[in-house]
Amino acid sequence: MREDLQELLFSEEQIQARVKQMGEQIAKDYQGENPIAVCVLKGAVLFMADLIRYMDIPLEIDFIATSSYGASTKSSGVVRILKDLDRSVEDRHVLIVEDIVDSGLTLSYLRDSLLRRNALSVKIATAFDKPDGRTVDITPDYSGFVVPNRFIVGYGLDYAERYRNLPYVGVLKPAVYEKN
Ligand SMILES: O=P(O)(O)OC[C@H]1O[C@H](OP(=O)(O)OP(=O)(O)O)[C@H](O)[C@@H]1O
Ligand code: HPA
Ligand SMILES: [Mg+2]
Repeated sequence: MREDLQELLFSEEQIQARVKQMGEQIAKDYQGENPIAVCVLKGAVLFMADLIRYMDIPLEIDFIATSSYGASTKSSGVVRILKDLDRSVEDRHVLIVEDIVDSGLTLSYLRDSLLRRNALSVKIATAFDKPDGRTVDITPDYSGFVVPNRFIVGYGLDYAERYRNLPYVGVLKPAVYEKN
């Protein structure tokens, strides 16, 4: 699969070292609380599984599935909830766990939705932040790596559902999506 990548951005070792730092920092910040970590499916599944293992505090997990990219490298502009949370977030501290903040549409939609459900606080942890992709103003509270304004895959991030299982992250060769 590496031949589909133009450039390797972050190795498995780099990602794991950074996620460990993030998990420990977040756990420190939530000391004494019992937050709900909300994984945004599907992309955030690898980051979530790694991050919470570095958070040595009581916490709960839940899952929400959104989709706006489908088999495209551009946001459709419409965020759809494909699967909602199982439990209420009322009066709870919520940490949204995302793989990437690009246009910011998914997160601003989710944050507003959770605040409307009366969460006590909503913070955002993202593995990757692409600030040059932003069309709405949103800044993650915790960010693993800043990435260039190119389409990246791996560590949960897909193109047309592929590449999520790569333990590293790279820039996809445009030839892969240009032929579709
Ligand atoms: O900031 P944005 O421009 O909204 O992009 C970020 C979102 O887009 C991707 O999800 P996608 O819709 O591809 O669903 P997936 O996680 O199932 O791949 C990614 O996993 C984020 O959730
Ligand atoms: O660069 C990206 N790669 C994969 N999925 C994404 N969703 C938003 N941006 C990206
Ligand atoms: Mg996707």
